[in-house]
Amino acid sequence: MAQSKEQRIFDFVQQNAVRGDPQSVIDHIDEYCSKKEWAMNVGDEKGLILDQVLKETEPLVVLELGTYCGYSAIRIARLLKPSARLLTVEINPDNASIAKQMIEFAGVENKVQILLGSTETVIPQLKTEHGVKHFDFVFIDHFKIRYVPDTILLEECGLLRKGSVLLADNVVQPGAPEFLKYVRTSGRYDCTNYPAHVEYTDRADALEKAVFRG
Ligand SMILES: O=C(NC/C=C/[C@H]1OC[C@H](O)[C@@H]1O)c1cc([N+](=O)[O-])cc(O)c1O
Ligand SMILES: [Mg+2]
Repeated sequence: MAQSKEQRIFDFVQQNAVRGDPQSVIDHIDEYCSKKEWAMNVGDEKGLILDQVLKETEPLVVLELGTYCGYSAIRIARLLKPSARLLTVEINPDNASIAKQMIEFAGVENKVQILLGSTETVIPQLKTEHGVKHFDFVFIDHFKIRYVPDTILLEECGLLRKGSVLLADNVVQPGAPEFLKYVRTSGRYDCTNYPAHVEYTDRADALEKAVFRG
């Protein structure tokens, strides 16, 4: 069975990064994906914006939509307080398996729980199955057409509270125009745009922060 790109990324990390060092894992994923094979990690430029928004928010309960190989889960987990937790949702079992190994190699597994399934299935279960009251921070980086329906689902499931921070990747490229329209015109969010570039390229992209008004 031919190796997947995601497996090749993990192999590169395993052979070159420092086990238990999240920054080393992040740096080596960025090195591989900028020099060898492009992959859809949030990357170093947008990653620094994610870091900054996390530091400002100091969240205790975090949700990520779209784990992929675990790059942003490791970026987030490395900045969380000891008692803080990240739940990350991934629909693709092969990606979830790579992400689990990547997160364990980085040594942040005790702060991260990967939930396998579609967001529309998992989000309604978060209060009952995972004891979540509210999310302080949500990183949105999954299928772009799911950004709006899943934001509305989070509202309807009572998972957001006044001040909950949503941070969405790729609002320019591949683009999430309906999401931008929704958070900027619904009257329920205070929005900030952070211009950047598509990971490992010079193509324009941006992150959008949307703070729930409650
Ligand atoms: O589709 C993107 N992300 C959503 C991926 C969603 C699903 O595919 C893989 C992942 O396991 C998930 O199941 C994407 C695409 C680009 N891109 O430049 O094409 C850049 C990005 O940062 C992206 O997040
Ligand atoms: Mg993305």
